[in-house]
Amino acid sequence: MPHFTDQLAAAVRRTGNAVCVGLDPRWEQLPWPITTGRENEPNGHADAYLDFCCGVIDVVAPLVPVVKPQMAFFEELGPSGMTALAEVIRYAQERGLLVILDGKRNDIGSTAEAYARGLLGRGVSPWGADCLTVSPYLGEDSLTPFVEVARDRGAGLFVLVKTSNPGGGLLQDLVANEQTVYRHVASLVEKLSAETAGESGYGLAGAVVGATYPEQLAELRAAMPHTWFLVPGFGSQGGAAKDVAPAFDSGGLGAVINNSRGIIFAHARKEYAEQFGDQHWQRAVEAATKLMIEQLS
Ligand SMILES: O=C(O)c1cc(=O)[nH]c(=O)n1[C@@H]1O[C@H](COP(=O)(O)O)[C@@H](O)[C@H]1O
Repeated sequence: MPHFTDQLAAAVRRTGNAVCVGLDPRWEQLPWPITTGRENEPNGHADAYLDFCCGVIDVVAPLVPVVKPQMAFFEELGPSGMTALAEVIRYAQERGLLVILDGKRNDIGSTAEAYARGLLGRGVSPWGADCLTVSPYLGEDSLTPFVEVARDRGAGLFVLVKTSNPGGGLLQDLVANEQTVYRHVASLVEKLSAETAGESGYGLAGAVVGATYPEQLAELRAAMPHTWFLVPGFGSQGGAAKDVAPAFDSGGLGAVINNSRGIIFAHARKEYAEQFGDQHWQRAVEAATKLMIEQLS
């Protein structure tokens, strides 16, 4: 099985950038060409999410290495949303993109294994994701099933280490045994990654570290040499290119930077609203993606 992080490194080299486009559809923010006529249809919202996400994928597939569908928005719709999500994952992969499924799962080990088997592995699991976001707070025995399934199936995971939200520090910044909780989590994730490092030097247990905490990003980059970072919080949450620079290694690898609303709803941003608007929303997605690529380069 190909090593997931080696695939991710190859995709970043091929596209020449580390942009991850987040697929977080929200009904109220979709452009009217997607929603019109679907408001009261039985599966209208799910159909709209599917069309919209596939429309975003059509634009970004030639430009970026990876997309991250956010499960919450599809789960919110019930079974029709889940069917749409499965199709979005497949569509993205068919167009050459890697898919990080943002599900933030975990449980006791035996249950974690069921999550891992169901969600991870292109062509071998029902959901077929290349990668999954995972919570660390049930401990090492809850993470190892994900690592093992990922290793067997050419997949990967990203573990929440230092999240981008303002309230994350309430628990993550607590000090225990002279170290912050997020540094304890970082040590665990780095150990799992060092044990599973591929040719790129990076392992299968990645870390989520928010763009909104640039100092901690630099601290964690130094402390986690085998760990690839998923960095959310760019754009709408305030993170900028200078904030995420410390996430990368000296070769420009080691991180992907997620932007969801700032790209997929670019048609409503003041920079693009007048030029493109709802009618030409895909051109706004393209312009916002290219701008982010330029900002990171
Ligand atoms: O795991 C994540 O992706 C994640 C972790 C985190 O600490 N902060 C964070 O914003 N996210 C997700 O990243 C996306 C950010 O969306 P935007 O703020 O619209 O770019 C959402 O899907 C969040 O759920």
